[in-house]
Amino acid sequence: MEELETKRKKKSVPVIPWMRDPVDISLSDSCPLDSLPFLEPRLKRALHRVGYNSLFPVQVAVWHETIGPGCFERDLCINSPTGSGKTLAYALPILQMLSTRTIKCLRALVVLPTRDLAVQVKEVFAALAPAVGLSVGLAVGQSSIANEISELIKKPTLDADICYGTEDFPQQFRSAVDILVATPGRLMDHINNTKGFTLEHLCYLVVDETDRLLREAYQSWLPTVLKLAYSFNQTPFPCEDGVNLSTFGLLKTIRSFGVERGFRDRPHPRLVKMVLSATLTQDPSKLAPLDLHRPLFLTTGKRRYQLPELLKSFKLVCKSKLKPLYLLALLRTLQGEKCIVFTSSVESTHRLYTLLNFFEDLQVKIKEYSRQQRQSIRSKTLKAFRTGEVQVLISSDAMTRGMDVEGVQNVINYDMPAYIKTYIHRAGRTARAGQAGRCFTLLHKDEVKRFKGLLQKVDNESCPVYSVPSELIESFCPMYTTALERLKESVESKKHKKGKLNIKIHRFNIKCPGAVRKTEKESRVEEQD
Ligand SMILES: Nc1ncnc2c1ncn2[C@@H]1O[C@H](COP(=O)(O)OP(=O)(O)OP(=O)(O)O)[C@@H](O)[C@H]1O
Repeated sequence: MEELETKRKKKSVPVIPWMRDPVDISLSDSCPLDSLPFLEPRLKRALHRVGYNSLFPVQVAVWHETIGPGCFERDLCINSPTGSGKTLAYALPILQMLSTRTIKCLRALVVLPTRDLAVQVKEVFAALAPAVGLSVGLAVGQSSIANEISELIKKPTLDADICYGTEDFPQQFRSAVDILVATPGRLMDHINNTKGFTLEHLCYLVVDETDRLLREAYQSWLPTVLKLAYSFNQTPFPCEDGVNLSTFGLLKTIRSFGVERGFRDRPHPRLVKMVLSATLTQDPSKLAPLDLHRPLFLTTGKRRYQLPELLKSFKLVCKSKLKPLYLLALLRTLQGEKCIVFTSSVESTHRLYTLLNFFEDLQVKIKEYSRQQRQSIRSKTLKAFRTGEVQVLISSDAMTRGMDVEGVQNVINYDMPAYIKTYIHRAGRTARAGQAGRCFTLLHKDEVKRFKGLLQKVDNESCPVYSVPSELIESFCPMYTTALERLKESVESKKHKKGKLNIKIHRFNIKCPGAVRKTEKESRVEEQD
């Protein structure tokens, strides 16, 4: 592992010139809505209704570069800690810009890596958009494609007395939404197959969790979207025949067209891009496919990555085979506070969840949450966790990025994350929106040094040992043997059913070498920059 780390250090990536001189978000202060310049009054009222009375620093900084003097002249690359409010940072300027539109067509596209995240972001838009007469759609494959199409596209109403030719149809299909929140796969389904779905009028493209999205091609969604949006870039504004440009209101003010001075051969594109992450990549080759226009880098402070200000990190050092007991004792000391427990894989998640359920009198309700489950089950679990009916989620990294659940006070790394990015995104499920939170990591003594090295990357030198009372750990011991036996039986019976589960239960937590290799490899692919 250490060797790998050294190799990576040697292969350091050169800093992109435009990233050398960023706008420091931490220099912006929160701003009460009443003092925010140009804010459309209907949006202000809607923001107050959902309980937002001021904007967070990242939201103020982005507002300044979009609605303020920056005036969307440059594409924005935003690197801001987890829970700092990046969603509203891009949603609000888009809603403001589109608030004066009169013709409904798809003008803003937000792409996210997972369904759950897309659903969450859609809710943020949907809470504000109706106030300014805008509609938001979702393309994630949560419902059937037919249902999704009926939500996104208005079909032509045909007059029985008129005989239509096939060429009449495309003009008559209309977008039913102004803003679309999508995952790449389902977006490509609509691009390729949905009649009337067009990116012809697209003005805003948001790539959220950019580094995650750029890691995989997802059916080449990015080049496809750019090609389609650019092919209509020749005309200054999204014109429909016979529409007076003045109806586009504020849209007229954005992006002067033509070649800008100092940017030889670079016409000013209509499509504005905003890319965001708490761990934004600085690798030029990874950012290149976004084809950013005069990108402006907004970041928080001087460090490459930052943890939320009020996050406290702790470690618990124990023998691997005692980890379940330490976890149980830790959960007991946390007395029913909302917790997310992260493991390194979907298999470990299921195994740990099954094992914990064999302990009696846990005093907390625990559920499992992983990509291996059906969407409907995951949604149900998430709902129960949000309402507090479930207090502890045992989760794979499906929950790592972006998920926003109010009141999560603690994150527990049952398995140490392999990369700092994983630590940042897992820990970032707590200490959100300026709240306090704690992140506990269970470590074997051999992992302590490497873990210290990880935290140094975010300047987090202070990670004290968290002690759980030994009597508490011992109190779970008598049940442990029985629980392991029952886990063994449960796995055996599933193995029998599926004929392929190969897990060594008698040495719980010491996985077969193949499994370890696979998990580490997946994890590397997951978060390495
Ligand atoms: N102006 C505001 N006032 C009050 N709460 C806010 C404001 N903006 C955002 N929030 C709340 O802050 C929380 C975090 O916001 P959000 O999910 O956008 O963070 P994020 O920066 O995208 O985090 P991550 O990187 O983990 O995705 C949410 O619960 C949101 O409702």
